[in-house]
Amino acid sequence: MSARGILFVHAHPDDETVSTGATLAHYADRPDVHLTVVTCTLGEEGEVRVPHLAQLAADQADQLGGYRLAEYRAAVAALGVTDTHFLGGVGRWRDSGMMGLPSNGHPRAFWGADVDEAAADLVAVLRDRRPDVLVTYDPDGFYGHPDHIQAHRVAMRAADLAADPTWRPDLGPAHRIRKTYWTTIPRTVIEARFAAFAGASDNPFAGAASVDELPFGAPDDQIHARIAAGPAAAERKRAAMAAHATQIAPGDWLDLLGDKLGGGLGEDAALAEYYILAAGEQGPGEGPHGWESDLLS
Ligand SMILES: CC(=O)N[C@H]1[C@@H](O[C@@H]2[C@H](O)[C@H](O)[C@@H](O)[C@H](O)[C@H]2O)O[C@H](CO)[C@@H](O)[C@@H]1O
Ligand SMILES: [Zn+2]
Repeated sequence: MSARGILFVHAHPDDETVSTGATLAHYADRPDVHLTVVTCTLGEEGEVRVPHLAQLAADQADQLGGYRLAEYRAAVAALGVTDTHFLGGVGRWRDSGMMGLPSNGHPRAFWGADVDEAAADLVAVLRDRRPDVLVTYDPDGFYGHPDHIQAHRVAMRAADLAADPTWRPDLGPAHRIRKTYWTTIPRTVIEARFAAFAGASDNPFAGAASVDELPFGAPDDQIHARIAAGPAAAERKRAAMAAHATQIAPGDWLDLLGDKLGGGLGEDAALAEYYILAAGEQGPGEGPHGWESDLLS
């Protein structure tokens, strides 16, 4: 039987690890599963958490994108992922920066991309890799970042176009994705660690007084899958997070988001990542909420 594919569409180099690193590591060693990670920008507008690299920032040497490409290569290697693709080719779309910043208007900012133009490149990848499952963000981009919102729009548009045999047959035979998931975190998980989250460094949501004030998180009954990676996959995610050193510092919000809030390397060996089934039929579930434990079910 040929390998079944799971294709992930992420906005920046670090999202593949923070949002889905344990899931990638969980499936990486399975010979019957093919993983593809599509990343939309190089993360040029990111902050720099490593002091001696601070001058790489966009408002100085503007070399952070190239540096994060190297971090990304190390991170996906740590996760065991070998099939990666940058949307439109490496460097086509630029990190737009946080919502409302002048960088949103950069001529190559992903936020300003024509969705159908960007989706066409993704259709070519979808029709080539022919995955069973697509993973991306919800319509709010998980936490409202413009590149995450755009990644959702492009991924969902591409999924529709890839399935249409009359649309751009030059991009390959039509392919219909069986299931589409959006990343999420249960509000109950955030609530259980809210004090730690609110106190995390570099947290753009540090001012939130409660989980209700956060732009992300879903009620348990709106979640459809929980992938609980074992200790080996959790450790691979830890190594991948460490590879993204310019973006993730120990104890900062992304460290918690990718680690303790996700079920926690600190609290237990099983590091959980959660998904909403946006399209397709839910497979057999388990536990009190009937959550799937396999995205390919
Ligand atoms: C996980 C993610 O999407 N990170 C983005 C995000 O980074 C945040 C941003 O720099 C913000 O200003 C900080 O307060 C916050 O701590 C960062 O996580 O936005 C960056 C710019 O678009 C992007 O490069 C980074 O990958
Ligand atoms: Zn991101």
